[in-house]
Amino acid sequence: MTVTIKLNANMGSMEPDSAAEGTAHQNGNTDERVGRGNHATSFVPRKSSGRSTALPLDVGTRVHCRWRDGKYHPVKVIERRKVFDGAPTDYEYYVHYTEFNRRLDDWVKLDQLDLGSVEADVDEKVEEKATGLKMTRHQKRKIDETHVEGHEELDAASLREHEEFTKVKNIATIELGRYGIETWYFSPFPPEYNDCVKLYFCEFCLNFMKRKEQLQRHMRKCDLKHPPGDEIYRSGTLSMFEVDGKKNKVYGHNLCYLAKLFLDHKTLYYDVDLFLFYILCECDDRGCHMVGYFSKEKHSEESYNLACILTLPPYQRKGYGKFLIAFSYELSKKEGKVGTPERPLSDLGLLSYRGYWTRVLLEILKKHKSNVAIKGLSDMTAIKSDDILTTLQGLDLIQYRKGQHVICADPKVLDRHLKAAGRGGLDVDVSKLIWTPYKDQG
Ligand SMILES: CC(=O)SCCNC(=O)CCNC(=O)[C@H](O)C(C)(C)COP(=O)(O)OP(=O)(O)OC[C@H]1O[C@@H](n2cnc3c(N)ncnc32)[C@H](O)[C@@H]1OP(=O)(O)O
Repeated sequence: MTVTIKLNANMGSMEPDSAAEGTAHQNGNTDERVGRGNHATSFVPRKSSGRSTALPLDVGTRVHCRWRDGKYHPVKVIERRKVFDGAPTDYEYYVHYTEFNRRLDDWVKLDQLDLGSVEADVDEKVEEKATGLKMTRHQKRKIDETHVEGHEELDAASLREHEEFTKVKNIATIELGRYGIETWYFSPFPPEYNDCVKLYFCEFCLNFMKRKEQLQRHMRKCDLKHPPGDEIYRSGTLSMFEVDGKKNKVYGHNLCYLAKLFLDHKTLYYDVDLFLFYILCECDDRGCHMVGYFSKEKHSEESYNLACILTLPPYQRKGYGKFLIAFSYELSKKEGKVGTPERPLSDLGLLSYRGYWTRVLLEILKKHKSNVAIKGLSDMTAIKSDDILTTLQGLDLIQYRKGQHVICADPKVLDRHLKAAGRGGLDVDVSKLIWTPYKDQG
Protein backbone atom coordinates (compact mmCIF):
# COMPACT_ATOMS: atom_id res chain seq x y z
CA MET A 1 0.00 0.00 0.00
CA THR A 2 1.16 3.47 -0.71
CA VAL A 3 1.55 5.28 2.57
CA THR A 4 1.80 9.01 2.53
CA ILE A 5 2.54 10.72 5.77
CA LYS A 6 1.69 14.36 5.75
CA LEU A 7 3.27 16.14 8.65
CA ASN A 8 2.37 19.60 9.84
CA ALA A 9 4.40 22.66 9.43
CA ASN A 10 5.53 23.71 12.85
CA MET A 11 7.97 26.37 12.06
CA GLY A 12 8.72 28.81 14.78
CA SER A 13 10.26 32.07 13.77
CA MET A 14 13.36 31.70 11.67
CA GLU A 15 16.77 31.06 13.06
CA PRO A 16 18.44 29.81 9.91
CA ASP A 17 22.03 30.56 10.78
CA SER A 18 21.74 28.78 14.06
CA ALA A 19 20.01 25.92 12.32
CA ALA A 20 22.94 25.37 10.06
CA GLU A 21 25.09 24.97 13.15
CA GLY A 22 22.94 22.06 14.21
CA THR A 23 24.66 19.75 11.79
CA ALA A 24 27.91 19.11 13.55
CA HIS A 25 29.30 15.62 13.42
CA GLN A 26 28.24 13.78 16.51
CA ASN A 27 27.36 10.41 17.83
CA GLY A 28 23.75 9.59 18.52
CA ASN A 29 22.27 9.47 21.97
CA THR A 30 21.11 6.21 23.44
CA ASP A 31 17.33 6.10 23.55
CA GLU A 32 17.22 2.34 23.73
CA ARG A 33 18.79 2.36 27.18
CA VAL A 34 16.12 4.45 28.84
CA GLY A 35 12.72 3.49 30.09
CA ARG A 36 9.55 5.53 30.45
CA GLY A 37 6.64 5.84 32.76
CA ASN A 38 8.11 6.25 36.22
CA HIS A 39 5.89 8.88 37.73
CA ALA A 40 7.80 9.45 40.95
CA THR A 41 7.51 13.11 41.82
CA SER A 42 9.91 15.34 43.71
CA PHE A 43 10.08 19.05 44.35
CA VAL A 44 12.88 21.50 43.80
CA PRO A 45 12.81 25.10 44.85
CA ARG A 46 12.26 27.59 42.05
CA LYS A 47 15.18 29.89 41.49
CA SER A 48 13.33 33.17 41.43
CA SER A 49 10.34 32.64 43.67
CA GLY A 50 9.71 30.86 46.92
CA ARG A 51 7.36 28.31 45.29
CA SER A 52 8.35 24.75 44.45
CA THR A 53 8.14 23.09 41.03
CA ALA A 54 6.91 19.52 40.84
CA LEU A 55 9.31 17.15 39.12
CA PRO A 56 9.37 15.55 36.72
CA LEU A 57 7.96 18.35 34.60
CA ASP A 58 4.83 17.48 32.68
CA VAL A 59 4.72 17.26 28.93
CA GLY A 60 3.33 20.61 27.75
CA THR A 61 5.15 22.62 30.43
CA ARG A 62 6.53 25.94 29.24
CA VAL A 63 9.87 26.91 30.70
CA HIS A 64 13.10 28.63 29.69
CA CYS A 65 16.06 26.54 28.59
CA ARG A 66 19.75 27.31 28.12
CA TRP A 67 20.66 26.93 24.47
CA ARG A 68 24.01 26.51 22.74
CA ASP A 69 24.41 30.32 22.62
CA GLY A 70 24.54 30.23 26.44
CA LYS A 71 21.29 32.24 26.67
CA TYR A 72 17.90 31.14 27.99
CA HIS A 73 15.06 30.76 25.46
CA PRO A 74 11.41 29.80 25.95
CA VAL A 75 10.69 26.12 25.27
CA LYS A 76 7.80 23.73 25.48
CA VAL A 77 8.32 20.21 26.83
CA ILE A 78 7.33 17.79 24.07
CA GLU A 79 8.38 14.53 25.72
CA ARG A 80 10.30 13.27 28.73
CA ARG A 81 12.18 10.11 29.55
CA LYS A 82 13.94 8.64 32.54
CA VAL A 83 17.70 8.95 32.62
CA PHE A 84 19.27 5.53 32.41
CA ASP A 85 20.83 4.55 35.73
CA GLY A 86 19.60 7.81 37.28
CA ALA A 87 17.49 8.33 40.39
CA PRO A 88 13.74 7.68 39.97
CA THR A 89 13.21 11.42 39.56
CA ASP A 90 16.01 11.94 37.02
CA TYR A 91 14.42 12.82 33.72
CA GLU A 92 15.56 14.45 30.54
CA TYR A 93 13.22 16.44 28.36
CA TYR A 94 12.64 16.74 24.62
CA VAL A 95 11.96 20.44 24.13
CA HIS A 96 10.79 22.67 21.31
CA TYR A 97 12.31 26.18 21.30
CA THR A 98 9.23 28.20 20.51
CA GLU A 99 11.24 30.96 18.80
CA PHE A 100 13.08 28.54 16.51
CA ASN A 101 12.39 25.99 13.83
CA ARG A 102 11.54 22.44 14.91
CA ARG A 103 14.89 21.17 13.61
CA LEU A 104 16.40 22.58 16.80
CA ASP A 105 14.16 20.45 19.07
CA ASP A 106 16.43 18.50 21.37
CA TRP A 107 16.81 16.36 24.48
CA VAL A 108 18.04 18.48 27.39
CA LYS A 109 19.01 17.79 30.97
CA LEU A 110 17.23 19.29 33.94
CA ASP A 111 20.15 21.59 34.75
CA GLN A 112 19.64 23.37 31.41
CA LEU A 113 16.16 24.44 32.48
CA ASP A 114 15.43 27.56 34.51
CA LEU A 115 12.82 26.16 36.85
CA GLY A 116 12.08 29.66 38.05
CA SER A 117 10.48 30.34 34.68
CA VAL A 118 8.06 27.38 34.66
CA GLU A 119 4.60 28.35 33.47
CA ALA A 120 1.86 26.18 34.84
CA ASP A 121 -0.27 26.24 31.70
CA VAL A 122 0.05 22.62 30.71
CA ASP A 123 -2.55 21.78 28.06
CA GLU A 124 -5.88 21.11 29.61
CA LYS A 125 -7.08 17.54 29.44
CA VAL A 126 -10.11 17.02 27.27
CA GLU A 127 -12.29 13.99 27.72
CA GLU A 128 -12.56 11.96 24.55
CA LYS A 129 -16.13 10.82 24.97
CA ALA A 130 -16.36 8.47 22.04
CA THR A 131 -13.34 6.39 22.95
CA GLY A 132 -13.13 7.09 26.63
CA LEU A 133 -9.51 8.11 26.05
CA LYS A 134 -7.86 11.17 27.51
CA MET A 135 -6.52 13.62 25.00
CA THR A 136 -5.25 17.15 25.40
CA ARG A 137 -6.91 19.95 23.39
CA HIS A 138 -3.61 20.55 21.72
CA GLN A 139 -3.36 16.91 20.67
CA LYS A 140 -6.91 17.00 19.36
CA ARG A 141 -6.13 20.04 17.24
CA LYS A 142 -2.93 18.52 15.94
CA ILE A 143 -4.74 15.33 15.01
CA ASP A 144 -7.36 17.31 13.14
CA GLU A 145 -4.56 18.99 11.22
CA THR A 146 -2.64 15.79 10.63
CA HIS A 147 -3.90 13.84 7.72
CA VAL A 148 -2.43 10.44 7.12
CA GLU A 149 -3.25 9.59 3.55
CA GLY A 150 -3.79 5.91 3.00
CA HIS A 151 -4.81 5.68 6.66
CA GLU A 152 -8.20 7.42 6.39
CA GLU A 153 -9.71 4.47 8.20
CA LEU A 154 -7.63 5.10 11.32
CA ASP A 155 -9.53 6.02 14.44
CA ALA A 156 -8.61 8.88 16.73
CA ALA A 157 -6.54 6.63 18.97
CA SER A 158 -4.40 5.38 16.09
CA LEU A 159 -3.99 8.87 14.75
CA ARG A 160 -2.93 10.00 18.18
CA GLU A 161 -0.43 7.20 18.22
CA HIS A 162 0.91 8.46 14.90
CA GLU A 163 1.16 11.99 16.27
CA GLU A 164 2.90 10.69 19.37
CA PHE A 165 5.27 8.71 17.20
CA THR A 166 6.40 11.54 14.95
CA LYS A 167 6.83 14.39 17.41
CA VAL A 168 10.27 13.28 18.59
CA LYS A 169 13.14 12.74 16.18
CA ASN A 170 13.65 8.99 15.83
CA ILE A 171 17.07 8.82 14.16
CA ALA A 172 19.59 11.14 15.80
CA THR A 173 22.49 10.77 13.37
CA ILE A 174 23.36 9.14 10.08
CA GLU A 175 26.60 8.21 8.45
CA LEU A 176 26.74 8.96 4.74
CA GLY A 177 30.00 8.76 2.81
CA ARG A 178 32.65 10.51 4.84
CA TYR A 179 30.17 12.48 6.94
CA GLY A 180 28.41 11.88 10.23
CA ILE A 181 25.33 14.08 10.10
CA GLU A 182 22.96 15.11 12.87
CA THR A 183 19.39 14.80 11.66
CA TRP A 184 16.70 17.49 11.89
CA TYR A 185 13.30 15.77 11.88
CA PHE A 186 11.41 12.51 12.24
CA SER A 187 11.43 10.19 9.24
CA PRO A 188 9.10 7.19 9.00
CA PHE A 189 11.63 4.39 8.59
CA PRO A 190 10.21 0.85 8.58
CA PRO A 191 9.34 -0.54 12.05
CA GLU A 192 12.42 -2.77 12.22
CA TYR A 193 14.49 0.42 12.59
CA ASN A 194 12.49 1.64 15.60
CA ASP A 195 15.26 0.78 18.04
CA CYS A 196 17.97 2.65 16.10
CA VAL A 197 19.31 6.10 16.85
CA LYS A 198 21.99 5.95 14.18
CA LEU A 199 21.78 4.63 10.64
CA TYR A 200 24.52 3.88 8.13
CA PHE A 201 23.76 4.75 4.51
CA CYS A 202 25.55 3.52 1.41
CA GLU A 203 26.29 6.84 -0.28
CA PHE A 204 25.69 5.37 -3.74
CA CYS A 205 22.58 3.13 -3.58
CA LEU A 206 21.30 4.81 -0.36
CA ASN A 207 20.52 1.46 1.30
CA PHE A 208 20.59 1.96 5.05
CA MET A 209 21.82 -0.33 7.77
CA LYS A 210 21.81 -0.55 11.55
CA ARG A 211 25.47 -1.32 12.05
CA LYS A 212 28.75 -0.07 10.66
CA GLU A 213 29.98 -3.63 9.98
CA GLN A 214 26.90 -4.23 7.82
CA LEU A 215 27.73 -1.11 5.83
CA GLN A 216 31.36 -2.16 5.44
CA ARG A 217 30.26 -5.59 4.13
CA HIS A 218 27.77 -3.89 1.82
CA MET A 219 30.39 -1.47 0.45
CA ARG A 220 32.56 -4.43 -0.60
CA LYS A 221 29.67 -5.76 -2.69
CA CYS A 222 27.86 -2.64 -3.94
CA ASP A 223 28.52 -2.13 -7.65
CA LEU A 224 27.31 1.46 -7.79
CA LYS A 225 29.73 4.35 -7.74
CA HIS A 226 27.11 6.96 -8.67
CA PRO A 227 23.32 7.25 -8.45
CA PRO A 228 21.43 4.93 -10.78
CA GLY A 229 19.95 6.57 -13.88
CA ASP A 230 21.32 8.87 -16.57
CA GLU A 231 24.03 11.45 -16.14
CA ILE A 232 22.46 14.51 -17.77
CA TYR A 233 24.97 17.18 -16.77
CA ARG A 234 28.71 17.27 -16.17
CA SER A 235 30.79 20.35 -15.63
CA GLY A 236 34.13 20.14 -13.86
CA THR A 237 33.67 17.89 -10.86
CA LEU A 238 29.90 18.37 -10.73
CA SER A 239 27.47 15.88 -12.22
CA MET A 240 23.70 15.65 -12.21
CA PHE A 241 21.90 12.31 -12.56
CA GLU A 242 18.26 11.84 -13.50
CA VAL A 243 16.67 8.90 -11.70
CA ASP A 244 13.23 7.65 -12.76
CA GLY A 245 11.34 6.58 -9.62
CA LYS A 246 9.49 3.94 -11.60
CA LYS A 247 12.67 2.29 -12.81
CA ASN A 248 14.53 2.69 -9.50
CA LYS A 249 11.90 2.24 -6.81
CA VAL A 250 14.21 1.12 -4.01
CA TYR A 251 16.57 4.03 -4.63
CA GLY A 252 13.58 6.41 -4.71
CA HIS A 253 12.26 5.08 -1.39
CA ASN A 254 15.67 5.24 0.24
CA LEU A 255 16.09 8.81 -0.92
CA CYS A 256 12.69 9.77 0.52
CA TYR A 257 13.54 8.26 3.91
CA LEU A 258 16.86 10.10 3.90
CA ALA A 259 15.41 13.42 2.75
CA LYS A 260 12.60 13.37 5.31
CA LEU A 261 15.25 13.57 8.05
CA PHE A 262 15.84 17.16 6.87
CA LEU A 263 12.41 18.14 5.55
CA ASP A 264 9.70 18.80 8.12
CA HIS A 265 6.72 20.11 6.36
CA LYS A 266 6.68 18.26 3.07
CA THR A 267 4.37 15.47 2.13
CA LEU A 268 6.54 12.57 1.13
CA TYR A 269 5.00 10.41 -1.51
CA TYR A 270 6.37 6.95 -1.41
CA ASP A 271 4.66 6.30 -4.71
CA VAL A 272 7.95 7.19 -6.32
CA ASP A 273 6.79 6.04 -9.77
CA LEU A 274 5.34 9.49 -10.34
CA PHE A 275 8.61 11.33 -9.78
CA LEU A 276 11.95 12.02 -11.36
CA PHE A 277 14.84 12.66 -8.98
CA TYR A 278 17.73 14.92 -9.92
CA ILE A 279 20.79 14.01 -7.87
CA LEU A 280 23.67 16.47 -7.74
CA CYS A 281 27.08 14.92 -7.09
CA GLU A 282 30.65 15.99 -6.51
CA CYS A 283 32.78 13.47 -8.37
CA ASP A 284 36.31 12.21 -7.68
CA ASP A 285 38.23 9.01 -8.29
CA ARG A 286 36.22 7.21 -5.57
CA GLY A 287 32.89 7.93 -7.24
CA CYS A 288 30.09 10.49 -7.40
CA HIS A 289 29.12 11.70 -3.93
CA MET A 290 25.63 13.01 -3.43
CA VAL A 291 25.52 16.66 -2.42
CA GLY A 292 21.79 17.27 -2.74
CA TYR A 293 18.80 16.63 -4.95
CA PHE A 294 15.42 17.81 -6.07
CA SER A 295 12.40 15.81 -7.10
CA LYS A 296 9.96 16.69 -9.85
CA GLU A 297 6.59 15.25 -10.72
CA LYS A 298 6.51 13.70 -14.17
CA HIS A 299 3.21 15.49 -14.78
CA SER A 300 2.14 18.45 -12.71
CA GLU A 301 -1.26 20.08 -13.13
CA GLU A 302 -0.13 22.96 -10.91
CA SER A 303 2.98 23.62 -13.04
CA TYR A 304 5.30 22.59 -10.21
CA ASN A 305 8.82 22.18 -11.55
CA LEU A 306 10.20 21.06 -8.20
CA ALA A 307 8.57 19.03 -5.42
CA CYS A 308 11.28 18.74 -2.74
CA ILE A 309 14.77 20.19 -2.63
CA LEU A 310 17.57 19.30 -0.25
CA THR A 311 21.23 20.10 0.12
CA LEU A 312 22.75 17.68 2.61
CA PRO A 313 23.86 19.63 5.71
CA PRO A 314 27.64 19.24 5.23
CA TYR A 315 27.28 20.88 1.80
CA GLN A 316 24.90 23.71 2.73
CA ARG A 317 25.69 27.42 2.26
CA LYS A 318 28.08 26.69 -0.60
CA GLY A 319 25.73 27.68 -3.42
CA TYR A 320 24.41 24.19 -4.24
CA GLY A 321 20.83 25.12 -3.31
CA LYS A 322 20.89 27.98 -5.83
CA PHE A 323 22.41 25.64 -8.38
CA LEU A 324 19.59 23.10 -7.88
CA ILE A 325 16.93 25.83 -8.14
CA ALA A 326 18.55 27.26 -11.29
CA PHE A 327 18.75 23.75 -12.74
CA SER A 328 15.02 23.18 -12.17
CA TYR A 329 14.28 26.35 -14.17
CA GLU A 330 16.66 25.32 -16.96
CA LEU A 331 14.67 22.07 -17.28
CA SER A 332 11.45 24.10 -17.44
CA LYS A 333 12.94 26.27 -20.20
CA LYS A 334 13.80 23.15 -22.19
CA GLU A 335 10.22 21.95 -21.70
CA GLY A 336 8.92 25.34 -22.89
CA LYS A 337 6.96 25.76 -19.64
CA VAL A 338 6.92 28.06 -16.66
CA GLY A 339 7.40 26.47 -13.27
CA THR A 340 7.08 27.06 -9.57
CA PRO A 341 8.15 25.08 -6.50
CA GLU A 342 5.58 23.01 -4.66
CA ARG A 343 4.22 24.73 -1.54
CA PRO A 344 4.67 25.11 1.34
CA LEU A 345 8.27 26.28 1.27
CA SER A 346 10.34 25.80 4.39
CA ASP A 347 12.08 28.80 6.00
CA LEU A 348 15.35 27.90 4.27
CA GLY A 349 13.54 27.05 1.04
CA LEU A 350 11.86 30.46 1.03
CA LEU A 351 15.15 32.28 1.68
CA SER A 352 16.84 30.39 -1.15
CA TYR A 353 14.01 30.94 -3.63
CA ARG A 354 13.59 34.63 -2.73
CA GLY A 355 17.32 35.14 -3.25
CA TYR A 356 17.25 33.31 -6.59
CA TRP A 357 14.17 35.11 -7.92
CA THR A 358 15.51 38.50 -6.82
CA ARG A 359 18.87 38.04 -8.49
CA VAL A 360 17.55 36.60 -11.73
CA LEU A 361 14.82 39.22 -12.15
CA LEU A 362 16.83 42.25 -11.13
CA GLU A 363 19.76 41.32 -13.34
CA ILE A 364 17.38 41.28 -16.29
CA LEU A 365 15.77 44.58 -15.26
CA LYS A 366 19.21 46.16 -14.94
CA LYS A 367 20.20 45.16 -18.46
CA HIS A 368 16.84 45.82 -20.08
CA LYS A 369 16.65 49.31 -21.51
CA SER A 370 13.04 49.25 -22.74
CA ASN A 371 9.88 48.46 -20.78
CA VAL A 372 9.45 44.88 -19.79
CA ALA A 373 6.23 43.23 -18.69
CA ILE A 374 5.83 40.51 -16.10
CA LYS A 375 4.80 38.08 -18.82
CA GLY A 376 8.04 38.96 -20.68
CA LEU A 377 10.10 38.28 -17.56
CA SER A 378 8.30 34.99 -17.12
CA ASP A 379 9.04 33.96 -20.72
CA MET A 380 12.72 34.75 -20.29
CA THR A 381 13.19 33.02 -16.93
CA ALA A 382 10.50 30.26 -16.78
CA ILE A 383 9.54 31.75 -13.38
CA LYS A 384 5.77 31.75 -12.89
CA SER A 385 4.19 35.24 -13.11
CA ASP A 386 2.77 35.00 -9.56
CA ASP A 387 6.27 34.45 -8.16
CA ILE A 388 7.61 37.39 -10.18
CA LEU A 389 4.85 39.64 -8.93
CA THR A 390 5.33 38.59 -5.29
CA THR A 391 9.10 39.04 -5.51
CA LEU A 392 8.92 42.49 -7.09
CA GLN A 393 6.12 43.56 -4.75
CA GLY A 394 8.22 42.41 -1.80
CA LEU A 395 10.99 44.69 -3.06
CA ASP A 396 8.52 47.54 -3.54
CA LEU A 397 9.23 47.69 -7.27
CA ILE A 398 5.63 47.39 -8.44
CA GLN A 399 3.06 50.11 -8.74
CA TYR A 400 -0.55 49.73 -9.80
CA ARG A 401 -1.32 52.37 -12.43
CA LYS A 402 -4.36 52.69 -14.66
CA GLY A 403 -5.55 49.17 -13.90
CA GLN A 404 -2.24 47.41 -14.44
CA HIS A 405 0.94 46.50 -12.60
CA VAL A 406 3.96 48.53 -13.65
CA ILE A 407 7.55 47.73 -12.74
CA CYS A 408 9.36 50.80 -11.43
CA ALA A 409 13.03 50.05 -11.48
CA ASP A 410 15.44 52.83 -10.53
CA PRO A 411 18.98 51.52 -11.28
CA LYS A 412 20.29 52.58 -7.86
CA VAL A 413 17.44 50.79 -6.09
CA LEU A 414 18.09 47.68 -8.21
CA ASP A 415 21.77 47.74 -7.24
CA ARG A 416 20.88 48.01 -3.58
CA HIS A 417 18.49 45.03 -3.75
CA LEU A 418 20.96 42.99 -5.77
CA LYS A 419 23.64 43.56 -3.18
CA ALA A 420 21.25 42.52 -0.41
CA ALA A 421 20.27 39.35 -2.31
CA GLY A 422 23.75 37.91 -1.71
CA ARG A 423 26.05 35.80 -3.81
CA GLY A 424 24.88 34.28 -7.05
CA GLY A 425 26.13 30.78 -6.30
CA LEU A 426 27.26 28.16 -8.76
CA ASP A 427 26.17 28.72 -12.34
CA VAL A 428 24.46 26.11 -14.46
CA ASP A 429 26.35 25.84 -17.73
CA VAL A 430 23.45 25.08 -20.06
CA SER A 431 25.81 23.93 -22.81
CA LYS A 432 26.68 20.96 -20.55
CA LEU A 433 23.07 19.87 -20.08
CA ILE A 434 22.08 16.93 -22.26
CA TRP A 435 18.44 16.23 -21.56
CA THR A 436 15.10 15.66 -23.18
CA PRO A 437 11.84 16.19 -21.28
CA TYR A 438 10.13 13.13 -19.83
CA LYS A 439 7.77 11.28 -22.13
CA ASP A 440 5.50 8.49 -20.94
CA GLN A 441 6.63 5.27 -22.46
CA GLY A 442 3.16 3.78 -22.07
C1 LIG B 1 9.79 23.06 -2.20
C2 LIG B 1 10.61 22.61 -1.04
O1 LIG B 1 11.14 21.51 -1.01
S1 LIG B 1 10.78 23.62 0.33
C3 LIG B 1 11.92 22.80 1.34
C4 LIG B 1 13.31 23.27 1.13
N1 LIG B 1 14.23 22.31 1.69
C5 LIG B 1 14.54 22.27 3.00
O2 LIG B 1 14.10 23.07 3.83
C6 LIG B 1 15.48 21.15 3.40
C7 LIG B 1 16.58 21.63 4.31
N2 LIG B 1 17.30 22.76 3.73
C8 LIG B 1 18.13 22.61 2.68
O3 LIG B 1 18.32 21.54 2.13
C9 LIG B 1 18.88 23.86 2.23
O4 LIG B 1 18.87 24.79 3.27
C10 LIG B 1 18.30 24.52 0.93
C11 LIG B 1 18.12 23.49 -0.18
C12 LIG B 1 16.96 25.16 1.22
C13 LIG B 1 19.31 25.59 0.49
O5 LIG B 1 20.48 24.90 0.16
P1 LIG B 1 21.95 25.55 0.26
O6 LIG B 1 22.83 24.66 -0.54
O7 LIG B 1 22.32 25.81 1.64
O8 LIG B 1 21.68 26.91 -0.51
P2 LIG B 1 22.73 28.01 -0.97
O9 LIG B 1 24.10 27.77 -0.43
O10 LIG B 1 22.63 28.14 -2.44
O11 LIG B 1 22.14 29.28 -0.24
C14 LIG B 1 20.91 29.78 -0.60
C15 LIG B 1 20.59 31.05 0.15
O12 LIG B 1 19.58 30.74 1.11
C16 LIG B 1 19.84 31.44 2.32
N3 LIG B 1 20.21 30.46 3.34
C17 LIG B 1 20.34 29.12 3.17
N4 LIG B 1 20.65 28.54 4.34
C18 LIG B 1 20.70 29.54 5.25
C19 LIG B 1 20.96 29.57 6.64
N5 LIG B 1 21.23 28.46 7.33
N6 LIG B 1 20.96 30.77 7.26
C20 LIG B 1 20.69 31.92 6.59
N7 LIG B 1 20.44 31.95 5.25
C21 LIG B 1 20.43 30.76 4.61
C22 LIG B 1 20.97 32.41 2.02
O13 LIG B 1 20.40 33.58 1.50
C23 LIG B 1 21.72 31.66 0.95
O14 LIG B 1 22.45 32.50 0.14
P3 LIG B 1 23.90 33.06 0.63
O15 LIG B 1 24.67 31.88 1.15
O16 LIG B 1 24.46 33.67 -0.61
O17 LIG B 1 23.61 34.06 1.69
